Amino acid sequence: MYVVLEGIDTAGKSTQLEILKSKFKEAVFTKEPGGTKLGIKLREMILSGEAQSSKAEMFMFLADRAEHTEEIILKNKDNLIISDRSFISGIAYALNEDMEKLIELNRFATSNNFPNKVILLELTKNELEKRLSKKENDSIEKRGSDYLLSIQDRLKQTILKLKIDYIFIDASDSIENIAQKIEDFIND
Ligand SMILES: Nc1ncnc2c1ncn2[C@@H]1O[C@H](COP(=O)(O)OP(=O)(O)OP(=O)(O)O)[C@@H](O)[C@H]1O
Ligand SMILES: Cc1cn([C@H]2C[C@H](O)[C@@H](COP(=O)(O)O)O2)c(=O)[nH]c1=O
Repeated sequence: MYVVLEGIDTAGKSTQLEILKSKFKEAVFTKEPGGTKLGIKLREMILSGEAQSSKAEMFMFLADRAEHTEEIILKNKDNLIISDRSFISGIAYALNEDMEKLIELNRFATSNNFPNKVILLELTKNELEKRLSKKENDSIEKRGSDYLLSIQDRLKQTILKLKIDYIFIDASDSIENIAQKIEDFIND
């Protein structure tokens, strides 16, 4: 089963993934971008701002996703796979591109292998701004809370449009409560 954890910057994905690693010791843990040898190189190029063109950046994320699908997802179809991000982030963060076109590009990149379950950690504006204020903000985070919340809305739109089995969890709930809700959803 292929499960993905989604959420905007500071939503609590890494915190929950560390707990999940102790609860699901047999699972394959991975991420996008950067879940393969090629993906690590692509991630470094993307996050260091190598691409001047937003389309070029998008295709770099799609290349990471194609490699991730072939090398990790399809080779572990009989295992539980838990991924930090997925094509859903790809669609949500490409705010200026048409959603239908992005869905088709991602179907092509993944050979139509979309996740079985999606967990979205959802932040309020207040909680997001509190967390952003506590850290050094990267280039995306510097675009501010309204920009990140528009991405969060598009994450939700994408999940609902594609009718993937999902749960939206209040990211400001306690770490323990969130972890229990995630475990129950995966085991359901
Ligand atoms: N449930 C929670 N309640 C309060 N604070 C939390 C909770 N979960 C995580 N945090 C804190 O929020 C911050 C961001 O958490 P984390 O790094 O896990 O988020 P993330 O989604 O992986 O972020 P990014 O995508 O930016 O790497 C950390 O300081 C973490 O300790
Ligand atoms: C998969 C994917 C990610 N992004 C963005 C989202 C984040 O800002 C970074 C990845 O950082 P993280 O530390 O791994 O969360 O990349 C994107 O724009 N498009 C995508 O397809």
